Amino acid sequence: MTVPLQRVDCLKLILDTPKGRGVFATRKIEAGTVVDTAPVIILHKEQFDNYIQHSLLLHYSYNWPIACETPGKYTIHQAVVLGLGSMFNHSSIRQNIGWKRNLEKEVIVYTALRDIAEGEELLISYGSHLTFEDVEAAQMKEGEEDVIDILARIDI
Ligand SMILES: C[S@@+](CC[C@H](N)C(=O)[O-])C[C@H]1O[C@@H](n2cnc3c(N)ncnc32)[C@H](O)[C@@H]1O
Repeated sequence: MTVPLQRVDCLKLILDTPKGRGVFATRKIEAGTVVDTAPVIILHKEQFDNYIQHSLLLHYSYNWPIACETPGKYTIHQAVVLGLGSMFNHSSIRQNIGWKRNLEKEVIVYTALRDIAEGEELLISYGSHLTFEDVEAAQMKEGEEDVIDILARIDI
């Protein structure tokens, strides 16, 4: 089995944003473009519970469903995302990148949800349970949260 590692060649990392490092476009990216394909390292639950969740890597891990013997049932593990996948910051109000797990190939594919302008930051949604204080929290208006949760669930 092979995995095409699609990634655009117009990204740069800025080190000193208010969110730490972040990924930015160096030219326009069209809606629907696959911007990156990131392999993951799936962690054993015991490793995660005993070590990883007490470390910095907690902030670089995603929920990762693993199929059980019962058809259609999954248990949730954690996976650390390699490469650029771990550099995308979160936005509840300006997300422009959707992400989808490929459970069989153990990668996450990141796709532009709309046209992204040159100089714009590439932002994903981490969902509604954040482990840090969102620097954009003050910009969120009351009542937006429901829409955000809906957006976060959209499969691309
Ligand atoms: C997956 S990392 C993203 C890359 C990170 N900025 C870095 O320099 O390694 C997740 C971390 O980025 C920061 N971060 C991401 N989105 C943020 C936001 N909206 N507000 C504040 N910090 C954010 C938090 O420190 C979070 O734990």
